[in-house]
Amino acid sequence: MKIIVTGGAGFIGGNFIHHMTTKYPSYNIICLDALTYAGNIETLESVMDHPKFKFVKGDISDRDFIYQLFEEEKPDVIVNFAAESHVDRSIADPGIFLQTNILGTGVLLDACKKYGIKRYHQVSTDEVYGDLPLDRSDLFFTEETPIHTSSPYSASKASADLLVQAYCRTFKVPATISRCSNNYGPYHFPEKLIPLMIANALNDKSLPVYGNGENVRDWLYVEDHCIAIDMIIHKGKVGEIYNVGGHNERTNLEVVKTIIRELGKSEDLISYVTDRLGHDMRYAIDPTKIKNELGWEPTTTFDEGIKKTIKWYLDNKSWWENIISGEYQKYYDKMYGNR
Ligand SMILES: Cc1cn([C@H]2C[C@H](O)[C@@H](COP(=O)(O)OP(=O)(O)O[C@H]3O[C@H](C)C(=O)[C@H](O)[C@H]3O)O2)c(=O)[nH]c1=O
Repeated sequence: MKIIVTGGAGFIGGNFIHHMTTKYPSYNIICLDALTYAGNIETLESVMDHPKFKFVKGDISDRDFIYQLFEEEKPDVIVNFAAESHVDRSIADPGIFLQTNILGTGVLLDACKKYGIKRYHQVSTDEVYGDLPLDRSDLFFTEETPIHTSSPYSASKASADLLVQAYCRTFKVPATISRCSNNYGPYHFPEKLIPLMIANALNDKSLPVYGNGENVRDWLYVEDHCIAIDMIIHKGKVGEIYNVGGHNERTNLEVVKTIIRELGKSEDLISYVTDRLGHDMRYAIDPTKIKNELGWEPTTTFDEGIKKTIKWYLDNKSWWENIISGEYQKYYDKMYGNR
């Protein structure tokens, strides 16, 4: 089995590579990553010497490069994690989101069509469904919920999903799609809520909460997500979409206060800042399909997961301090000033 994992130097892709190289030491795993600002080769340090692992630097939207890679490697499976993923960045500058998330997915699908593949898996997001109202805790996203996007990011991911479905039906590319809720855990880039709050709190910097902090996200521990994708590529049915949720709904304010408490810091660090444009209120996933069809359920509660995550950030300070001191800091200052 030879698997190309695109975006493997990013957060979820990197965790997936750790999971797969440990669980299936005989599989050939190729990480393809463009090493943009959010990709970090240090995330893969412990697998670089693995005899069945290979790292290739490249961009999924570079057609010649992707065709050459398929010709040389003849992969059995593609798992596409490569994406621009930060909603705020998509609001500030949508272009690269269209380029990587839509055109890049299109190039990968063309390569699958041209060279043949056993399975193409698209890692997508529950943001394609839009949001749910706060006063309807009885409502959840199912795989039948219509697409209804809010941000350029979610629109780009939804477009990619539609392309995957079109190639699956029209060209018989054997594809599956998973739509996950908010992931958290080790190697999470410190622009996203949880790692940003941990890093800022440890540096006694203010914690910028958008709006009133009442928006709800469903938190999925990244290892649980990796197990779900592992199951889908091995046992999932071609043409199907699987929602992957953590069943851990929390308001943003609850998350921030938990981090403050765990780190022994003061709630005075919280600073309420201008709300995100078009800010989605609540994400929540109905996990019935993946549970019934593949037997997958999340195993990590938020209380366990957040403790493990905080410990990881304490034990791996150099990983995120390097990021914060470099490129990311320039972006952070531009977006948030000196908050
Ligand atoms: C960075 C930041 C965020 N927030 C709020 C905004 C959201 O309501 C929540 C989480 O924000 P974050 O940007 O971490 O994640 P989402 O916008 O929910 O999107 C994430 O989860 C989905 C599934 C993906 O598909 C995205 O790729 C992933 O980035 O905290 C703040 O209040 N302050 C901050 O400084």
